[in-house]
Amino acid sequence: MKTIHLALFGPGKVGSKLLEQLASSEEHLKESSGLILKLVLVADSSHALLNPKGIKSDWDSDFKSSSKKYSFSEVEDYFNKHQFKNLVSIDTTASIDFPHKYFDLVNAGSHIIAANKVANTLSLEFYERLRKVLKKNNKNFVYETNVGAGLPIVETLRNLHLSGEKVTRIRGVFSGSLSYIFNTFSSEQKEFSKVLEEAGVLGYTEPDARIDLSGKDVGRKLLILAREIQLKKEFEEVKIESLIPHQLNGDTTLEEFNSRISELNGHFEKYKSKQLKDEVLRYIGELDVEKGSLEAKLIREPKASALGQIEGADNIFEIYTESYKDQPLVIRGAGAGAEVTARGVFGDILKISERLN
Ligand SMILES: NC(=O)C1=CN([C@@H]2O[C@H](COP(=O)(O)OP(=O)(O)OC[C@H]3O[C@@H](n4cnc5c(N)ncnc54)[C@H](OP(=O)(O)O)[C@@H]3O)[C@@H](O)[C@H]2O)C=CC1
Ligand SMILES: N[C@@H](CC=O)C(=O)O
Repeated sequence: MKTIHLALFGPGKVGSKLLEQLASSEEHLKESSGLILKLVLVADSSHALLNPKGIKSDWDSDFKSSSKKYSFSEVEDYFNKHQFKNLVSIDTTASIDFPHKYFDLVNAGSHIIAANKVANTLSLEFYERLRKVLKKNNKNFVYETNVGAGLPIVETLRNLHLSGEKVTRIRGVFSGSLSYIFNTFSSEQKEFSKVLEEAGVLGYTEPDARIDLSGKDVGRKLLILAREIQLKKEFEEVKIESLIPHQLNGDTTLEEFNSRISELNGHFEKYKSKQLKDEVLRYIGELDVEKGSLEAKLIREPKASALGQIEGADNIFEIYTESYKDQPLVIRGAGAGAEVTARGVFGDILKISERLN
């Protein structure tokens, strides 16, 4: 039997779904792979539950009754004290601060898995420094769910690139929430604000939906893909069309924005009215390697096209390379939601487990 110790930061929609999936796969993993995944920490932004012997599968009730306020240095002390073999820290937060702790986690002996896209979209200096520290400590950093949730985009692209295949262009719908929003809003007589709320309840939007509506989430994904094929790009170089009127983005707090989303109804009706009978609206990401351009924008797309045909919260990625010149490599499927994302993170745990003794 091989034991992997897991520390989960961010038991929100994705994180708690992951814990549910881990619990229900416990026996299956032991029998099919000889693998024990032992959860030794669950922490949100203020409280942590620690148990070196393993947190029970009904972690939620223990978290409510026994978690304690914590500071990050206590986490480091805990890891240093117990020297857990095969320790993997999982970031299912959406925090812009937490990725700065990855260095300490790695120095305390942990591998990292991130659903959070922030670490890969900070400055290139941060991106490269993190990889240096990982290499020095012989630690893995895996983040398949950063792009396309549970769809195998990052690894596919990396394998193409590392095998020497020249990637020329990537184009597609990279946002599950915007996909759902435009699919529903285009075809149903619902107010935009209602559709946006539904996308949140279904777990498609970011905790702050402005990240999706402003195009920032798609911009981040484009940058992650560009960096995966070793293009030295910064977030500021991504050209992004925001779908939020200025008065509701920059200066509003999240609470204010959430209380004013009905103000978006008229704004989005205008987009809808631009759509012709045989067209749908698609918010796309496009990376042109030769031009070195990264762009996120709203377009009108023929209903009959591959991009036009996607449904629900689907994503679609068209990857053009030397070999896939005329007919791109296409990956399509559910591109958001706690269940598929958690399953993708689970896949990352197994990927790291295979590399460890
Ligand atoms: N939903 C999806 O389809 C996909 C999501 N992702 C990514 O997954 C991540 C999680 O999304 P989601 O589950 O919807 O978000 P939620 O808001 O539901 O959950 C976030 C969790 O992180 C916790 N948290 C915040 N800051 C910290 C911190 N500094 N340390 C520890 N915990 C912290 C929050 O706790 P508290 O209550 O204390 O703030 C909360 O438990 C995001 O980064 C998102 O981009 C990636 C791919 C797809
Ligand atoms: N908010 C994101 C979730 C996955 O990354 C999206 O809408 O695609």
